[in-house]
Order: sequence, then structure tokens, then C-alpha cells
Amino acid sequence: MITKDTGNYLFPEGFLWGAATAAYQIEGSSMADGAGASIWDRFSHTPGNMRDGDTGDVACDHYNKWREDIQLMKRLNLQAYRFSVSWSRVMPEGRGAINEKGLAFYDRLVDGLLEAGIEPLCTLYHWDLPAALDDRGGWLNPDIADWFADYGQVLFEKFKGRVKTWGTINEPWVIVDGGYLHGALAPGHRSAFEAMIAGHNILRAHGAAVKRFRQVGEGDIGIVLNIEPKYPASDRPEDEAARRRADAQMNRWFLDPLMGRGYPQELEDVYGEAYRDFPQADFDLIAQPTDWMGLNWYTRSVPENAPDAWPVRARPVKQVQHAHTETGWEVYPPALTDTLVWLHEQTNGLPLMITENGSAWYDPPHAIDGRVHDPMRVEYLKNHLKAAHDAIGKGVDLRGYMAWSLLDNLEWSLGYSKRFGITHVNFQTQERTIKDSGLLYAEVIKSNGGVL
Ligand SMILES: N=[N+]=NCCCCNC(=O)[C@@H]1[C@H]2[C@H](O)[C@@H](O)[C@H](O)[C@@H](CO)[C@@H]12
Repeated sequence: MITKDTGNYLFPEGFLWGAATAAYQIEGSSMADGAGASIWDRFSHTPGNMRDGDTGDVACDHYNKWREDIQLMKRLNLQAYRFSVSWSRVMPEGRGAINEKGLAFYDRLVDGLLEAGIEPLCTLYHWDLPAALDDRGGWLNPDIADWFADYGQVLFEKFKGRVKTWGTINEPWVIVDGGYLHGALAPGHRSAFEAMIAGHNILRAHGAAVKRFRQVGEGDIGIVLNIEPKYPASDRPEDEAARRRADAQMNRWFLDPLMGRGYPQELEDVYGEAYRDFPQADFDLIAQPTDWMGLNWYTRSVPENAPDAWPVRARPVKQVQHAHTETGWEVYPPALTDTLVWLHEQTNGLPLMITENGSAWYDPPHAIDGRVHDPMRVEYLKNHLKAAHDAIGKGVDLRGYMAWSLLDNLEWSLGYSKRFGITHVNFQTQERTIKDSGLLYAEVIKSNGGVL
């Protein structure tokens, strides 16, 4: 592998290098030891929802292989590991009784990480809502703000002094756009009216958890947003208007209220009669000050005006001049720099962390001669780390980078067909093999970017 340090892309001292996963995507054993079902157990077992009929029943079997996976993290030189907790493993009904065996899994994981010198970054919610709460309306029920804060309190108290960096909710936009607007993700609803309500309650739940954290927790807390910058397909006014609608519906819908600005005005244009406003007290709760913000970044898009494209009336124009990943996302690293600078300004200089960045490319189902060569992922990783470094040079307070993902895993309704891991998983044998991209990443971490 690369040995020389160019020194051109050295990151600040103390920059935090890690990798990220999510409970339902890697753990398996989702109903073991008293756990309750989540909406993803239901959704993945409903015929027609999942590519190849895949489910998270086994996934990467991380529930059993977590010790081996910590050793893998050490071989990757990881300084941090971003994981999520399965709410229904800890509280089978989502509220009330605690399942001590479920909580004990995360207790062992956190202690194992600390013993390995790896900082645990915990996400409270990464899409796997307890099914029992969905039966009570889930994100459509305003009571969920208190249910979520109560769940957060269990973890804040259990891991006080051991977990210092908390994320409340992973990607409100994907939860709502996928789960309530277009139906591609659990719980599979298709309603703009529900989308507005679910999105608002997700924000309220975030605020309630932050307030509770200030009362019982210790450390830093923030939220994790996916931001996909929008560049107009032309300088025609209708394309700029489409860009604004797309930017409002995907990027500012959640960011603006979190920063105390309320919903962007374009949202009413997007959702029409489904748009609704809410009491100011809600927006005061939502805009609780946070300590950091997570950015999940994959790609940009170039929208044009498209009156038939419900509800945003904008459609991305494929940028055929650039490579596209297996998920159809354009590879365009300069847009990451743009996003980081924009987010730095939008959050008035809040500390930022890239909580996810990565790419899906075709990898074989098994390693060959103990190796998995993934040149496209190597290139994506190198060029996006350079783009992140460029943002730091422009004054962005970027604190860390978590590669998505530590392992090939369940890519939600796309099943195991899309591999994002810097470590390959043979899903027949559960054998892990660090890919070339993982070997590079280990060197990047060891040199703090020096090898880039
Ligand atoms: N249209 N479009 N453009 C791209 C929009 C990206 C939205 N998807 C994400 O950010 C998800 C995030 C999730 O946390 C993780 O659980 C997923 O495995 C990764 C990979 O999919 C990413």
C-alpha cells in the first residue's frame, strides 16, 4: 500500500477518524433476548418490499460477532465508531419496561470499544421505530416526543461518562421522504399530509431529547442530517425555482427549524394544501441549542423544472460526464466542499462532523486470495477526503469523518445488493475481509491524511 506522505492533506491535530453503521443494517438477531419488533422487522417481512426478499434477520450477525468487529476496527486504526441503538431491543414496547438483556448488548459493546481505545459515537434513532409505537401512530402521534426523550434518558444515564458524543436522529428527511411520502422505506406510507406531521414530530422529538439530555446527560449532543446540494440544470428562471423547491424540500425542511428559522417558505409551494404550520412553542422546542451537527453526504443533484414530478416539481438531470455509483449517485467531490462551507454558514459555525460518506460499487460475493480490490471506492474515498480537507482550509470547523460503512450491510429496501463497506462481508460465511479501500483508510488515519 501507499507509504509516502505527501503532506498536502494533513488534517488538524485531533481530527476524529472513524466508521459508521446502524443497528438494523448490521446486527441481525433483531428479536433475540426479549427485543421487541421494529417497523423494519415488519416492513422487511412484508412481501414485495425488499430486493430479493432480503431481511435484517441475520445481516452481518454483529449481535454475535461484535468482539470480532471491534478487532476489525483496531486493524483499521479507527479512533471512533458511530453506531445506533435499536430502540425496541432496549424498550420492547418503545416505552415503559426496559429489556435489560437488550441494554446489556450495548453496554458490552461500549465497554469493548473503550477498552480498544475507540470512541463510541451513539445515534439514538436510525430508522428502526418500535412496532408497538407505530401501532400507536408512531411519528404521526405527537406523544412520540416524550416517548423518545424517555428512551434517550435510559441511554444517557446508562452510558454517562462512557459515551460522550450523541446523535439524536439520523436523517429526518429520509425517514419522512422514504417512509411517509414515497413509501419506499418503513413504514411505507404515501401521504404528503402525513409527511408534514411526521417531519414535525421528528423535530419535536429531537428537541425533547436535547432538553432531557441537558437535565440528565453528559457530553455533546446533535442531530445528523443528509444534505444533498442542488445546482440548477440551467440559468432559466424555472430551473432556478425548481432548484429552490428541491433545496427546501430536501435540505432546508429540517435544517431551518433546527436553526430557529422555521420552515422554508418554499415548503408550502411544494406541499400545497398538505402544508401546515404549527405553534411557536413547537419551534422553540425544536431549536434547542446543540453542540454539533452531523452531515451525511453522498452526492449532489442538478434539478430541472418538472411539473409532473410530485410533489417537488423538480427532476435531477443525469450528469453523464461524471461517474455514478451502484446506487445511481453522481460522483462529484467538489460539491462536498460546497456543502460543508454552506452548512458552516447556515449553522453559524457549529462544529460539524461528516457522520457518513461512502459509495456503493460492485464487489464480488467473496474475497479472492484474501483480497477485495475496490478501486472505485478507493478513488471516491481519497477524493472526498481531499474535498473535506479543502473545506477545512476555507474555515469550516470540521471535527471528524466517519466512513460509511464499516461493513457491507443491509442497504434497507435494496437488501444486500448494494455494498458500501470498506470491509467486505461474505454473507454466506459471515467472513470479513478488509477491502483495498479499508487498507487505504487505515493508512490515512495513521498519517492523519498525510498519505493523501
Ligand atoms: N436521491 N438521492 N440522493 C441521495 C440521498 C441519500 C439518502 N440516503 C442516505 O443518506 C442514506 C444514509 C443512511 O444513514 C444509511 O443507513 C444508508 O445505508 C446510507 C446509504 O444509502 C445513506
